[in-house]
Amino acid sequence: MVVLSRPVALDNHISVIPAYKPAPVLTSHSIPVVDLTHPEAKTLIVKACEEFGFFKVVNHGVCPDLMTRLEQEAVGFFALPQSLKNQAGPPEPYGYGSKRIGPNGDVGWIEYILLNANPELSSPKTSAVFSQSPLIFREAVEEYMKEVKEVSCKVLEMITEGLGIEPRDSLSKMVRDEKSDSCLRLNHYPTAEEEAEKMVKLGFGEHTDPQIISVLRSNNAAGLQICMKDGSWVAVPPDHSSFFINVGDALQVMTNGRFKSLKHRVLADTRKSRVSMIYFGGPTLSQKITPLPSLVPKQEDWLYKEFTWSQYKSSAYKSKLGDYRLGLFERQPLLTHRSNV
Ligand SMILES: C=C1C[C@]23C[C@@]1(O)CC[C@H]2[C@@]12CC[C@H](O)[C@@](C)(C(=O)O1)[C@H]2[C@@H]3C(=O)O
Ligand SMILES: O=C(O)CCC(=O)C(=O)O
Ligand SMILES: [Fe+2]
Repeated sequence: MVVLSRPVALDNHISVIPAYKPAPVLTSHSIPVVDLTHPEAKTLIVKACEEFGFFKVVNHGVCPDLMTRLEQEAVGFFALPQSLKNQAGPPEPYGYGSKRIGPNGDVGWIEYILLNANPELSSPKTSAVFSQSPLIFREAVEEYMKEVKEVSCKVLEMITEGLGIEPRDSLSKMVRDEKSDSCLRLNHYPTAEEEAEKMVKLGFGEHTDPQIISVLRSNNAAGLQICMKDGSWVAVPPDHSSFFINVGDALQVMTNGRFKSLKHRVLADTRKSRVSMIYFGGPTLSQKITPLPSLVPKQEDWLYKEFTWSQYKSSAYKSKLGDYRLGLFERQPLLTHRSNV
């Protein structure tokens, strides 16, 4: 049964956010777990990307204190009075947002901050995010992005090595580029203030991530779910010391569909607040997104038309969260000519 309710803690707008029955919980061994220091890590990552498009990473080398520091700063921001938080919004697309996700009518039981990784592309709204604790919060964001970008690049290099692609930085160089269009998202799924609101609600609707790779870290509150090939949803047990990696749409294209960007969503249990931080590693705006020529040398085998990241991004921002965005860029492989012999 779907219970309809309205959020009271997020802002003053009235909207309907559906409540859900929890999905079956996956046992932790069902999700691939990769120890980044394991000699076979690259093979395990390729297998996980082919089978799931999602895996958990341990022994990643990022200092737990840094993760906790950023989480605390984010919690501090979200605890500010609504009027102060609103000074950093609405998101266009960067800045503070509450309940509305993207520009096309998607809503969820969520408030968030979206930041561009490139300080040159920061808007005045970004400064408003940091206005209450300028040095500490900004420093935590910058240090965290630097570290997590390294994790993304390490994973991307393991992918190219595992796939036998030369050079090994074919993918990581796109994220390492100083003009790379990467971003960091800090999400807060608050607790409900009223007893009647204490239920499971849609926090972040189903979607795939558009970029190359996403690196997600959350506190120990559950909520993230992934969609299996048979369409069933399974809950991912939270683990505040690990990262969860998602294949993005751009990586699906660059591997010509060998890796799939995985649909995921967040069902927020409003009895415990969830805080997550996700780094989205993207290419530069002018980067051409095509299957990697060393993986798929013949253009006639390409399943996607060539497009730039900028084209993909603008088309994504015209779509709803749950839309299949790659559909516009698919191409039919040429049928081989059959002679009448
Ligand atoms: C509805 C939207 C929000 C989003 C941009 C979009 O038009 C479709 C994709 C959404 C998403 C999902 C992953 C990331 O959270 C995000 C920042 C992104 O790059 O694509 C969001 C966008 C957003 O919230 O602005
Ligand atoms: O908050 C989460 O745990 C995941 C959110 C998400 O999928 C996103 O921001 O793209
Ligand atoms: Fe996502």
